[in-house]
Amino acid sequence: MSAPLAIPFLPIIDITPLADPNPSPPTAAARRSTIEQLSAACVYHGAFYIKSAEIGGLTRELRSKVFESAKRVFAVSESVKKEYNVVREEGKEGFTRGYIGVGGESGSAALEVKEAFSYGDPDTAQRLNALSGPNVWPSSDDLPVEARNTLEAFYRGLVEVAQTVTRGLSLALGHSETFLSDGYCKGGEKISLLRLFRYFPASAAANLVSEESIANATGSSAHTDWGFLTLILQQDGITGLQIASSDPEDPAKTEWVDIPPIPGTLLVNAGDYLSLLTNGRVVSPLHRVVSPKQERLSAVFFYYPDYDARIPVLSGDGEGGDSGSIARLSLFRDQSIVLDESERLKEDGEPAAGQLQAVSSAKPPGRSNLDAEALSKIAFGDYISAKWAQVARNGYA
Ligand SMILES: O=C(O)CCC(=O)C(=O)O
Ligand SMILES: [Fe+2]
Repeated sequence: MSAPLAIPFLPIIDITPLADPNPSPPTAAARRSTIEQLSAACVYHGAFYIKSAEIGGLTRELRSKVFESAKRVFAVSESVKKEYNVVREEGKEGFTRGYIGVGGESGSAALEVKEAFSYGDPDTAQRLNALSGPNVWPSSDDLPVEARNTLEAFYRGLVEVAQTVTRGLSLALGHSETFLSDGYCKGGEKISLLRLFRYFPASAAANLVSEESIANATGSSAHTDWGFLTLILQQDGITGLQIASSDPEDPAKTEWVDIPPIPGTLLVNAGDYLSLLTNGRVVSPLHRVVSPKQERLSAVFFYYPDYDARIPVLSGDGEGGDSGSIARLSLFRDQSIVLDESERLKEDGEPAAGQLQAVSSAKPPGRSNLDAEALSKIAFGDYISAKWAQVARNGYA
């Protein structure tokens, strides 16, 4: 049994008053309350839990089947995982569908002791751009059709939930309900990504990776998410996810706070794109996953804006508009450079070889002099596909 829950650090927001169509039309006061809660949570934390009841058909039954299905996905043999490993074709490294083995990815020089399976829109049958295309599923001999059906239904449902939250955020930011979707997100559901993760406990790491890398092992390195919103379903009773919380009196004082699963909710994180779009008013929270005490599964839905949406540039006088906060975002960090190299980069100021091509005309990420002009011309999708290529590692699998 899990420990009794303390008062959660993040608010739990009931978004059912925003459902459309709505089986039980809410009062204006109920909608206003939801919008106010969203607004406050975005400004203070950039993260919150949502109760979404059955929006998108995410019934309790479907949710409970998600992890059963994820277990089936990870239970296939090593040879099936190799066969359906994420394809890293030259020049197409940003397209991420299929299995990623332990060590196959990291947002830092640390070894992330997790495996993953990525899939996207179930209804895309052809390659449309660098981020969208058919999924890569093991055959029905290896993965029961029912598991795949559950996971596909989960994707479709999460799109609806994300769109519902987006409507609420539009209102919370003082715009019309469709402002964010019409202007930025329409089409984003085609390039969004659902990633199933299996984090191994530190005790198991010894069997999976070399001794030298254990000291350097983690679940997921500290980062901010690059996209619009991230929706996370965590396995009941198992913690690991943490958010960095700063003391408002002394922002240099930061501590890691556990963000445990709360049954019946999803966790929502704002992403860098949304933060930039709102000139820093919406926080893109720094978070990480520490190696759990026992194996941990999570299902993480990265809801992206449209492929062609431009990367917004901070005006410089916004609430988060100083160059320090831009440098903080993982969206602008070159993660292909391992730590010692990035230290060197700081010293000699030369962009390293692995610099993101898309920003090659801009200044090195993490610097105060990011070339806003160059950035504003880059399509989100092109930029993100380059980012996915950056976090790819040779891996141990
Ligand atoms: O597994 C989780 O709970 C979160 C993972 C995460 O933050 C990410 O993959 O971006
Ligand atoms: Fe994340």
